[in-house]
Amino acid sequence: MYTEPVITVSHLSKSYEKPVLNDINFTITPGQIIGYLGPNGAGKSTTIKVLSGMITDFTGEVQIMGMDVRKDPIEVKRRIGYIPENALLYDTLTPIEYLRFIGLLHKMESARIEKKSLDLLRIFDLQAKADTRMTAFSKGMRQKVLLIAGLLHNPDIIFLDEPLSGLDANAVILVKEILSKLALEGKTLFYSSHIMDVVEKFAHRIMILHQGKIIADGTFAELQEREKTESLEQIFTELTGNHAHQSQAGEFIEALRG
Ligand SMILES: Nc1ncnc2c1ncn2[C@@H]1O[C@H](COP(=O)(O)OP(=O)(O)OP(=O)(O)O)[C@@H](O)[C@H]1O
Repeated sequence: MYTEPVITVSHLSKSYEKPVLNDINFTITPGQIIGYLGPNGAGKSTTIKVLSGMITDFTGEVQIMGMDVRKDPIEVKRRIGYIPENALLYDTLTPIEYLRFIGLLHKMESARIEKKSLDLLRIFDLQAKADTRMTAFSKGMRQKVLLIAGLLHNPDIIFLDEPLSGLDANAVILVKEILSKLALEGKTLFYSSHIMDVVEKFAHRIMILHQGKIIADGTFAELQEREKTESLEQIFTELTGNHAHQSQAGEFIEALRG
């Protein structure tokens, strides 16, 4: 099993019109589930896109399994899986056609793609829809296809951007179980989400991104101890500085009446 850090980020900065990530540094060892949190617009998706080689115009260094994401983009993409929220699915394809396409991109052998795809679709209760165009698929059905597509080539590092979005309660339990088992096998999961209670229970290490910086990094117990607070929701609110929910809700209702 790979024992060196699987992700090394040094002095990562990225700006669009304004700075989004500002001198981010961290290393991640194999088998960890990282919960990556931050307010809307904090730069979580941007971080994941940099780490997975989709954005290359950043400053600083990012290494994935010892490889520079900018110098070895193909090999990096072979070792990682990316499960986005609401990705652009090729709607006019069927799940099996889409998964064939993804498998071929990863240079997997056709018979293996076929078997694996059908097995995984069956586990997600989508076998009967394997040959149905995805145009009329629900959000949850699409999310299941995206999950399978991101995992099909059995990557070592899995980036997940709000992966439970749209899934029903049974599918959520199943996916969490699958992800925990993958981590036990030594896979690394970098998991961005707004669902605090899932991250609280699920992540080995929690990082909070705010105003371009990592402002907290530790186990849930360590963050609880540091902030003298019980729930991750409270810790998040405390650290990201929004204490005005009650008055904001009141203002919102007033504005609606207006
Ligand atoms: N392609 C782009 N061009 C210009 N600005 C962008 C682009 N992509 C993201 N941004 C800006 O960068 C900032 C970070 O966006 P990002 O999507 O990474 O945030 P996030 O933490 O994932 O947010 P959310 O929780 O809402 O999904 C935002 O201010 C966003 O408007």
